[in-house]
Amino acid sequence: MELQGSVLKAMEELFALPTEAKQRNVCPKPFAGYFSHNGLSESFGIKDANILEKAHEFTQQLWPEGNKSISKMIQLYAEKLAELDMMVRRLILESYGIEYFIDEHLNSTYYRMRLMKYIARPDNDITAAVGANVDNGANDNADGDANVNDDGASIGVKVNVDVGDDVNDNDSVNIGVGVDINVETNVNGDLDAEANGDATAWVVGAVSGNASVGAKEANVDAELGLPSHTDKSLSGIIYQHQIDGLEVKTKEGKWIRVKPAPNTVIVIAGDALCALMNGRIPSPYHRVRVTERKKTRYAAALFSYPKEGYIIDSPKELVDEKHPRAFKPFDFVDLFNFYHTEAGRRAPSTLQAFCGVSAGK
Ligand SMILES: O=C(O)CCC(=O)C(=O)O
Ligand SMILES: [Fe+2]
Repeated sequence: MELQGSVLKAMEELFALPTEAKQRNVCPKPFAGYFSHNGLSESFGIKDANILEKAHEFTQQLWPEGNKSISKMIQLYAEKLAELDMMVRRLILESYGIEYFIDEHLNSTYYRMRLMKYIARPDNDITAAVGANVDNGANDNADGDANVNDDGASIGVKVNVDVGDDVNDNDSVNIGVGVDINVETNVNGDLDAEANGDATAWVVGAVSGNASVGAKEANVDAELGLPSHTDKSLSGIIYQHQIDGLEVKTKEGKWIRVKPAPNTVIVIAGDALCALMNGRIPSPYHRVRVTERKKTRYAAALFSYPKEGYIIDSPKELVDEKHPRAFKPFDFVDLFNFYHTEAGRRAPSTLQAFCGVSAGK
């Protein structure tokens, strides 16, 4: 807990840096470094954060000399989370009776840490009704954009903004409307946004707004800090500091809120683990909604990924008559690259579209 307190302090210092400095946290891979989402969340990415030299390379991206104490703290924290993560993955493989595979599996992975800040939403209400007419499967993703137009969704929105006294001198009001729709069955034609998805609207700036259009009232959400997505990783260990926001979708399609508790972390399975385990461990949809007003939420997560060149292929013990092979063997790099293509983004399930046996590819 003491270490978590120090990590929180470090996060406050890191996020307080000027934007130009934060943007120097780059990585050759898309969205693997610093990025911000709709002005509601921002995050840093640190590859191999559990290795001191690598953690120090991260602080050197931000300060010319780096920051030795922050590097050390990040490394220590990543190391602790990695220990826990390896224990979890070991238990999973043991519980399926594939102990022989543990060493090979653990040696085929690396870590990436993400430090996240979600800003408090404005202290004003907005009410919005949005009619969405979607003729295509829309896929949402962790990388920030619910691509309304790209997904072939058509949406019309009329926004009436009522700028109140408390706007101060912020006269530039920024309004965005997005659609976040989980299509889990094959939907052709009109999609009833109310029944099948979430339409989201966000307003940045101190305004009271009223957006309305279309016949259907949708579930409008002004607090979506991170749209619904599945992680592409094997596993993720998430620590949310005091302010809750993480929501996970159950198999029944119900969103449950995961409350933060002291000294508690959340383990979440990603697509790579789902594929490796022949679908036995599904990767759940999750999202972040910060509903507490005027609160800033900090979270830190350590994700494990398969190393480049390692072929993910379900061990034969996980394949039988009751569980036919669900995914074709693949290199994680190719899944990751596919995820960042138009087709990958549009697919209701990136994993299924990329290597699902039923995808017929
Ligand atoms: O902030 C959180 O609790 C979760 C973040 C998340 O889902 C992600 O980075 O993939
Ligand atoms: Fe996630």
